[in-house]
Amino acid sequence: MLRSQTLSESGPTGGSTDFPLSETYGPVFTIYFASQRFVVLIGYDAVKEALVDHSDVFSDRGEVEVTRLFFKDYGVVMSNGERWKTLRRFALTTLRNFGMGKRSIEERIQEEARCLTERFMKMKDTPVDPTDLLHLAISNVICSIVFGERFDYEDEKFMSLLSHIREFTKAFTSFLGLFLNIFPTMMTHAPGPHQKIFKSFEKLKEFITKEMKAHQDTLDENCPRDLIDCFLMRMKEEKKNPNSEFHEKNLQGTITDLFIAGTETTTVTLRYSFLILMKYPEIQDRIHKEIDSVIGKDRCPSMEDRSKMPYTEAVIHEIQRFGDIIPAGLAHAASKDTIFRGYNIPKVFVSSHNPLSAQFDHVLLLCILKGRSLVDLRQRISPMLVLSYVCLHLLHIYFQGTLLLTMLTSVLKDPKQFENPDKFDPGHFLDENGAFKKHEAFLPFSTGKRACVGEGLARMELFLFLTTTLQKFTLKPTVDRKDLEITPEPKTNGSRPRSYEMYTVPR
Ligand code: HEM
Repeated sequence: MLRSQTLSESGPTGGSTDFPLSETYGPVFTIYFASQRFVVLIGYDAVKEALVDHSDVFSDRGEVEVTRLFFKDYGVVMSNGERWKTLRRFALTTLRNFGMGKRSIEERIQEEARCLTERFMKMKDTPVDPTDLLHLAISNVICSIVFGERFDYEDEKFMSLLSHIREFTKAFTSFLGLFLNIFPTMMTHAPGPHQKIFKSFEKLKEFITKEMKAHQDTLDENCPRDLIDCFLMRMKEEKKNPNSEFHEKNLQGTITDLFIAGTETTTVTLRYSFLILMKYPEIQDRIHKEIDSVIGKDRCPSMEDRSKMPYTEAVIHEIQRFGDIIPAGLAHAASKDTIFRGYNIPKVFVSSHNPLSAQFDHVLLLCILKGRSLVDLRQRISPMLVLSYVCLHLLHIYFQGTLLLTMLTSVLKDPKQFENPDKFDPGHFLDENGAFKKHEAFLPFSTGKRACVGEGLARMELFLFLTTTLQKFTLKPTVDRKDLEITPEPKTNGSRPRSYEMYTVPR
């Protein structure tokens, strides 16, 4: 049943957007993967049509098993409906520059950028892979916003928090994660190395609960220090409302979201930035000149400087376009049954405890517990068992509903939108007079009602970390720059820079 649907669905899209995938499949097509049906959107036109023109229908989040396992539907990223609206509004307000307390978010980033450059200064004669340091600095910005304090780069509490997060992030990025996604129930109970992911998630929750208790004891409502304080105040305000979304589970969910969504993304973008600036020293040189003329050598860079630095702004945009770090975006789902460009997209089957998923897992678990390897099983099990197994799998897909994949890579590299989509060219964001030029297809943060909550924060971080570093240093590669490869690391789904070392040479 589902197979014939796939075949008949390969046609109705019509036209081609010339992006490599769409030459073969058209701008909209269907795939099945990990027990899920996906409708894939290719190119700026299709993605914009779904996320902006039909934002009322396609702003729901598409869940996959692994997210359901950990987050249930708490927090911002994975929730829908009223919960999502309330928590998203809270996160957006709090992450605004003066969203909380005495210290602006800009000041918190400036402080961290200073600490990072001090560390670079200490390492000036040694080649350094900046990955870990950038990860510490960017995580510290989130710590400052959420917990009200930054940590020393060697602090044990900080290290253990980051190791829990790193371990837990594996669930989304590794092979183990893929298995968790396909066999959630079975993997939850089966022993093995993946159990570390569950332990780390529990530890992360404990860490947040402890911080929450400590904040409760010292809360001053006249001067909230951080995001936890702001959340606790809302909990107090809504104490009498039994349907309030301001409760401990949503606080845990929201904090976890901010660490997971806001750390790796910005770190990877900065890693790309350093690599690209070493590859093109003439571009680095032009940024140095702009910094010298607008900011000078002594004053700390601030957000006010950004509008006076069109070249730097264009380079940062081009780094994000070229870096293309979330190529498939995050899955969306329809909030009601819909037909989009001829495709039937039913409202997603929403249940945090899908009985079919459990049943599917249990069949497998039973087979494995009987002591037979899977290869063995294929030869021994009866055709009836195979048939019921396949039916269960198809039903499983059917009941999971359909997810929408907005391929951001096909927007950022859309040849109809960008002159040289595969080339690094800051000219994509400059007009003929050298002024900064906005581009409607610049969507690394996605678009519509579900677009990235941290866009403002991330753009502030990219500008301040880059300008503070380049104000003080010239970045030099440890190898001949001709040998620097700026295409992505092949094994990482096209979204991560290759590893490198660099010298930070004081200017
Ligand atoms: C360069 C850095 C970043 C990039 C490229 C990026 C990109 C994205 C993308 C593509 C989405 C999915 C939007 C959609 O569903 O269509 C997203 C969602 C989200 N991002 Fe970011 N992000 C970045 C940094 C951050 C930061 C710093 C934070 C916060 C600390 C953050 C928090 C979130 C949240 C909470 C969501 C979920 C929004 C929702 O479901 O309503 N992101 N981001």
